[in-house]
Amino acid sequence: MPLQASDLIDLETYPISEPGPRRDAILKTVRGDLEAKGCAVLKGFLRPEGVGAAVADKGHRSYSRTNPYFTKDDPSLPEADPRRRFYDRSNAFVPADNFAPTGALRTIFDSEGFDDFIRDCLGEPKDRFFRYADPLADVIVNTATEGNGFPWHFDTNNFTVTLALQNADEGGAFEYAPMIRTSTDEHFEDVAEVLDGTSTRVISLALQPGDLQLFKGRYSLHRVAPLKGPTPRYVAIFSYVDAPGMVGSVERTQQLYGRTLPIHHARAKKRSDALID
Ligand SMILES: O=C(O)CCC(=O)C(=O)O
Ligand SMILES: [Fe+2]
Repeated sequence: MPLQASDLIDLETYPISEPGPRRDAILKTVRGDLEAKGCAVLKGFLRPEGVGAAVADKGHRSYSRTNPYFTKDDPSLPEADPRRRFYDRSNAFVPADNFAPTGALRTIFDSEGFDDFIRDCLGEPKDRFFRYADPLADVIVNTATEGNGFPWHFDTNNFTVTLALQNADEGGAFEYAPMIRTSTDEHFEDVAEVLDGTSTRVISLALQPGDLQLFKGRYSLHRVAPLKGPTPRYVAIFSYVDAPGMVGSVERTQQLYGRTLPIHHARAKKRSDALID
């Protein structure tokens, strides 16, 4: 018997594909949270069975150093510039081509009404909301082990939806500075304050397995805080963008997944804004 979305998602609490007052009430709360904090959480979106079925298998292990933009060092800039501040990572991604169409994660992602529900939550029109077209990154699992976690960064995709699957023994909170940059202004000084640990804008969230989170990762600087203990932290990530056909840059894809595909080279620099990455 193939996996059904209803085995995995708590559709009683979250009737994502059934129009009506209950779905409307969820949308209202999520939109209010996104407006106020750039982030919203649907607690217990997955059933415990769903969490079990979705836990990760293997990843590209990369313990490397990255800056918030996944770009190379530029020695012509001052040392304090956020583009020159590199941090160690202790996370690795299970790329999208590891997940079978009949597996738990694609069953959730492809479930009836899922994309429309997310789009409605974000209040985006149909012509500005698409699945990320990156064959390595439309759905991934972030696996983080003891160490520095996933340091401060911006996402390249416009909208990020995460599903918490397993927490570390200690640490690993999701921390973010809501809407710290805009599509036309990098706000480097505010970014530097977050990196220095002196910013008052940082919000910390402790998510539980099964929680679905929506946030605007292209504009909100965020990180997975350092973590401790032998238990890895697993989070599934679904990505959406505001233009069709978008994929990751060659540099970022190589850093995060350890390889690139011809599509990454063919579609380089196809973006609707001028942000660094
Ligand atoms: O694991 C998380 O909670 C978020 C990971 C993240 O920020 C990313 O993969 O870009
Ligand atoms: Fe991110």
